[in-house]
Amino acid sequence: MPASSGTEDLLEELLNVELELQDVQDEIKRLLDKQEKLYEKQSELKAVLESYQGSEKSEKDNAAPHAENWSGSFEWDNEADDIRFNIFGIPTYRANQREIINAIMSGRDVLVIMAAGGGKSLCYQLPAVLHHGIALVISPLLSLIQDQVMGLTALGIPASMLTSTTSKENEKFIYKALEKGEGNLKILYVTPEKISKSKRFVSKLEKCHHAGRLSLISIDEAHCCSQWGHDFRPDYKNLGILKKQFPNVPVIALTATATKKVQLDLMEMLNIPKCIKFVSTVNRPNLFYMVREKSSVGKAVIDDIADFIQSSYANNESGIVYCFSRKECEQVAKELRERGVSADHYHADMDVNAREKVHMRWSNNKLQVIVGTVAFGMGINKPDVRFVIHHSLGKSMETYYQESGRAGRDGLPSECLLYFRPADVPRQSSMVFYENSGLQNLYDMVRYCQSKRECRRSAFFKHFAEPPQDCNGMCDNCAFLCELKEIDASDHTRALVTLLQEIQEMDQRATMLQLVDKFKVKNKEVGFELKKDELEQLVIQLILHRVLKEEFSHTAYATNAYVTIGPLAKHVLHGKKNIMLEVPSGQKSITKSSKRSRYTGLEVKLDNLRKELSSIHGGIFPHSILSTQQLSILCSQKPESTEQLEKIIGKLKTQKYGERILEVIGKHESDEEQGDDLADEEKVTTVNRNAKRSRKKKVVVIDESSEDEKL
Ligand SMILES: Nc1ncnc2c1ncn2[C@@H]1O[C@H](COP(=O)(O)OP(=O)(O)OP(=O)(O)O)[C@@H](O)[C@H]1O
Repeated sequence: MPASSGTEDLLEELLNVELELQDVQDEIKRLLDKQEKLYEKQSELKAVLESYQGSEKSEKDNAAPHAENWSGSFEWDNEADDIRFNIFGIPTYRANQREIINAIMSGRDVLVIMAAGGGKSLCYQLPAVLHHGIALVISPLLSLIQDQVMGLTALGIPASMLTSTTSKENEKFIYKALEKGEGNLKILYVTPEKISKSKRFVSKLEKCHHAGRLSLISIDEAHCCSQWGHDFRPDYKNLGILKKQFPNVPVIALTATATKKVQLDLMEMLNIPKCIKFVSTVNRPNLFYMVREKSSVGKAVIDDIADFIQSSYANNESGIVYCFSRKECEQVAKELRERGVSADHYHADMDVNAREKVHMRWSNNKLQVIVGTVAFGMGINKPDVRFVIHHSLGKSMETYYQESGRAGRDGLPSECLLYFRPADVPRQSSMVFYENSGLQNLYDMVRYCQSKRECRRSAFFKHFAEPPQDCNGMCDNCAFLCELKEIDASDHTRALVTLLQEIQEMDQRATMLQLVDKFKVKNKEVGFELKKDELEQLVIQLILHRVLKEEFSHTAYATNAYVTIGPLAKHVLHGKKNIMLEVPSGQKSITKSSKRSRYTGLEVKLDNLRKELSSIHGGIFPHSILSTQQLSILCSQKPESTEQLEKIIGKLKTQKYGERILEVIGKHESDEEQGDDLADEEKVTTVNRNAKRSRKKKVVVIDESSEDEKL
């Protein structure tokens, strides 16, 4: 056998062994992931078992049966209903609220995971009023505390806060109430720092407890306890001492989001292993999620954002625009103002007073849009935020869920729009690579952005390990009919990897943008040329598939992200793995996103509803695209019959929406050609199965009894 063919055979065998090794490593990773999940499940089951055993023991100890059926009857039912209705003005409980209140009133520790706007506050405020004594509430932000105390005082509930802004006189009143039970105080708010730093306060609390007057301890935004959470606050770590010092006082920990890992972590940190968990769905059915391709031209992005706001929210409806950096915040706010949008910036570098002023103007509807960094976060209590726009991608699915979730806390339809461009990925990755699972979390977010088929909502369900629910056409991938074509980019990938090898052999490195730039020549040699944005998309896809990987290097001023060869590059080089790139098909100028700028998500939803209704009701539905407000009414009252439909339209017309309907009908008639355009596009083969599925759905029954209220 000639030497060269012997070498080739050996190389071939070596490659096969390496491929097999890679497969084994993948399998090990898969098994390790599975092992981690099983460990989580194991400790969760142990905790539940212990809690059952604990409650069985206390049942025996108390010689009275202890109900685990939290929706059953309890001795405080009537009084609780009275407080709910007559003090809080709330007609009925929402999901889990009553059960949580009953568990707390039964003296159990409770962990509540309930989406933003779900009604967590009532779960501890109502038992606080119902119980004898004072409830202690730990909340992370001054502004949040101020809002809550103001709200409770307005309801006539004696509430106070002990913070750096509390006057001496007020402090005296609070200490007397704790120590001697004097005065009238039901709910006391403090920041976590008070527990960890003020011995005086803790000693007063001990006296209060000793006298049997500490009714419950509520820990709001409890995810701040966990380093795995997205808002870790060191002072939250010390809150575990509360359960140690006051073991018989029920603790209620509340948060809007917590993965299984975070839940276990915070149960441990707070010393509440036997707590009863109430986990509500993460689904926010009123939020429309969408992602738009972000132009590389900064001004074009601002034009698009301004157009989105001015065309859909012309009546000064509130919104937030999140930006990556402080500088970007200021720039975007300025450029939006130049385009006639009432906007101002908010970031951590501003003086506290200036920040507070911007927040107040926005809260009072004197300012339409806050352009903020993530510093504009917890403590935003505004219920009627109609849109949250991300100027660039967030660092994880969890932070995106939280930030976008600030829209629509009042339950009315609202929009969450994210602008994505691959070049934003290295900016984020160089910030998060040192965090626990930082890169993994970011890449999950990138997958969400890049996906052109998968329901956006289902990505959240997967992330939070929740069974899937119907999106109801409330995301771009479910609502839009999308034309896509798949390009075989295997040759481009091989050429890219070879180029990177050459760069590395010369002891050099390349950032993503440098790599794409250097690839220009090779790009021409490979069968057909990929466009610059397609190449950027390809590089990101290859990083997600581990054909390439990111590496980081620090300079005195910054951390740079470079692209290098990843563990699976060999598979591609040796033709064992094909790389397919999904791009919008058809003419580049008439892409899906250009349609999107004419039809906002909600309008598309209504348009779908209109089409559905016209086929059912012989086209009597007005041929119009309505305002967000009208849409919200229609979407919440989806009519089932022609009579119901006419009734709703009649009501809309007799109210202030009537004029706007006529105005929009006029506008739409002049847009008729554009509508035809869309119809043509829909005739082309589509790949969006979800959209088809959502169209098949029938309209649901109208709740006639509450129609007036909704209108
Ligand atoms: N059962 C109910 N019926 C009607 N409205 C309710 C009910 N419970 C709470 N609400 C109202 O819902 C709104 C949101 O409640 P709350 O502020 O407690 O939400 P949250 O879960 O704390 O949200 P976030 O995490 O965003 O702070 C409030 O205006 C509250 O009065």
